[in-house]
Amino acid sequence: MITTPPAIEAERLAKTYRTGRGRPPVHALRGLDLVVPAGRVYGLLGPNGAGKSTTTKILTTLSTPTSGTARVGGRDVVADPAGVRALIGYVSQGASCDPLLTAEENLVLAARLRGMSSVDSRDRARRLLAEFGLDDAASRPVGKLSGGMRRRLDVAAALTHRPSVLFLDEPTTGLDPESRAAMWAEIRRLSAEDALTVVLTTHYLEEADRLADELMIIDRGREVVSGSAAALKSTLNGDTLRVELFEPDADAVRAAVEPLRGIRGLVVEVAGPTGALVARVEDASAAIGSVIPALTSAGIAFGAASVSAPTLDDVYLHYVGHTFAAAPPTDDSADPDASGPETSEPASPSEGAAA
Ligand SMILES: Nc1ncnc2c1ncn2[C@@H]1O[C@H](COP(=O)(O)OP(=O)(O)OP(=O)(O)O)[C@@H](O)[C@H]1O
Repeated sequence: MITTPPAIEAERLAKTYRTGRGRPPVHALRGLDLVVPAGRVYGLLGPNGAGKSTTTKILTTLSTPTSGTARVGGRDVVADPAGVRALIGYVSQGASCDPLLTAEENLVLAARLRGMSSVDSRDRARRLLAEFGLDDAASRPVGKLSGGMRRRLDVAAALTHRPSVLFLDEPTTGLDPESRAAMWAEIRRLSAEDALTVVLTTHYLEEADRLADELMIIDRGREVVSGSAAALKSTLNGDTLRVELFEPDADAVRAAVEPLRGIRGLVVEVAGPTGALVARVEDASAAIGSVIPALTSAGIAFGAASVSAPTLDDVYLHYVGHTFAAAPPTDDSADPDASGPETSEPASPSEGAAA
């Protein structure tokens, strides 16, 4: 049986940024293992500061790891960066196209920079404009295009040399819902029709849920859990019971959830003061009949109460221990690893610049 090798493999990837004299180093990655199957959409999901962009920068050769190894298409990112760059396209968080050039000129420029002849570059640019529904934008300056069109053009520009792996760093941040849906459709098409491997970083749970064949939740530079969204949800037993609390008082809520702990199969995962009480429960309809009276008799004011199948939000809460929205900021001083070895590479402003 012939097995396709993974598009990306990384072992114990670590990155420490030095931040200047007297300031503690930032441990952005703390030993990440990663296997991305070829031809799939892989989501790196985590709150701000989790280490998603750092991972992407290492895999795209824009930054070097402090320790650990990574290969893209079998090529080592440190030993063979040129070989890796030939295989990949990268769309960074910031816009990469020149706002003064037209859409077509930008694509021709991207193709020329990849070493294509002028005739081939023009041909490739026209094909990509058609493929991405950007024909009407061909002769318009990029600065005059909508945010959604500019983002699609950024993706098209990363594909001029027909890479086999495409990195998208938060591709829909700042887009309106319609443009976001169009971008999702584009990513799905690229993965299905062109058998492209797509590595997508996002802090939108819904985006990862809808797009990623597999995903990894990262928090503070470490893997929390990985797998398909469906598999991750199935690891949570039962349904989610959620009660929205009005002006929750932490002590009162703590007192109110105490009796809930006796309800069969119910596990309280979070209880105020973030505004909600969330519990996992086997028999939701039976449990809600006990939870509501318990809260009422404890004098807890609440709004909607709902029971639903597990979502990625619930997966995140279950494994990370807090809701995605309530992710605390990275605090290296609080981490025992914070005094670990520093990288010899100083943090430089050029890190993260688009290729
Ligand atoms: N060049 C740098 N110098 C110093 N610290 C950095 C540098 N780049 C990133 N960091 C820090 O490393 C940690 C991880 O950052 P990273 O950008 O990888 O996270 P992220 O998950 O991509 O977050 P975001 O969604 O905000 O982009 C953060 O604490 C960040 O402040």
